[in-house]
Amino acid sequence: MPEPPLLAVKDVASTVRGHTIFSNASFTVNEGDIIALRARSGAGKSTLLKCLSHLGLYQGTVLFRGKTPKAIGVPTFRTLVTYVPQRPSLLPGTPRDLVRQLGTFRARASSSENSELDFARMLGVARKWGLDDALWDRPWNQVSGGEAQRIALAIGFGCNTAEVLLLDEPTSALDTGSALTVEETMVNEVKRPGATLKAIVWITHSDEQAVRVATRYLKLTANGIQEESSVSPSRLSMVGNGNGHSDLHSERPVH
Ligand SMILES: Nc1ncnc2c1ncn2[C@@H]1O[C@H](COP(=O)(O)OP(=O)(O)OP(=O)(O)O)[C@@H](O)[C@H]1O
Repeated sequence: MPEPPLLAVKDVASTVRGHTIFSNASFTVNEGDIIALRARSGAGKSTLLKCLSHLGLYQGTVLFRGKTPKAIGVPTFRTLVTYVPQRPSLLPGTPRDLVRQLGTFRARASSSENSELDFARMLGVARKWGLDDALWDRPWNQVSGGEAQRIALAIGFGCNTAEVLLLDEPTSALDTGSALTVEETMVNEVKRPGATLKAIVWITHSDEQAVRVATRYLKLTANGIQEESSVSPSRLSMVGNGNGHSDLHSERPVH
């Protein structure tokens, strides 16, 4: 029997207040994948990532290593398949409050784990990304958008429980230099032998970022997911001049 994929997504659909945002979303995530997830604004990328980490209601199936969230236990599932939000500034309390809350989930997942060790790792990566320690005790709505994004990512990364990280436009508020530093950390961790983190699904509106980080490209439409082979070079030169979204070529449905 072949090993089941890290994540198997089958016929996932999301309906909000009677309106179907997307349906028939099917794809797999395998070890080593960094998947750029792309679509027009409002197509449902964030909604899909929340479904994948069992944070939103959905129809269809999401399996981690062949098991349902219910079979694994939802709190544990979320530590394995972890969503990092697009707008952490909307969270209540401070970053340290969130770390405490996640420590509770982690304790539920495994009583032998020590959440203090996680915090040291979070601090380490946040410092590497240029963040002041004082930010951890400031309310989310009093740190800048770029700082909040990096802290949220440092938390998701630093927990070191996720085998799949679901990143929702993680560098959209960062300057290019800061974004490159974050990208380097994330990509190197997926490549590092023995790392807990095995794959990333990464929402980005930047063609250039997609090319820098991704090993695969998926496009979400109302009718499902299409795998695309690359970002068109001609569109890349356009976004280099500040233009927005790209058409990708060689589209094919994912089965
Ligand atoms: N709680 C909600 N109630 C009603 N509609 C919602 C809710 N959450 C999302 N939507 C709607 O669902 C659609 C998909 O939203 P979503 O945030 O997933 O899109 P997105 O592709 O991530 O967008 P963007 O690229 O702009 O961040 C949008 O039309 C949005 O307005």
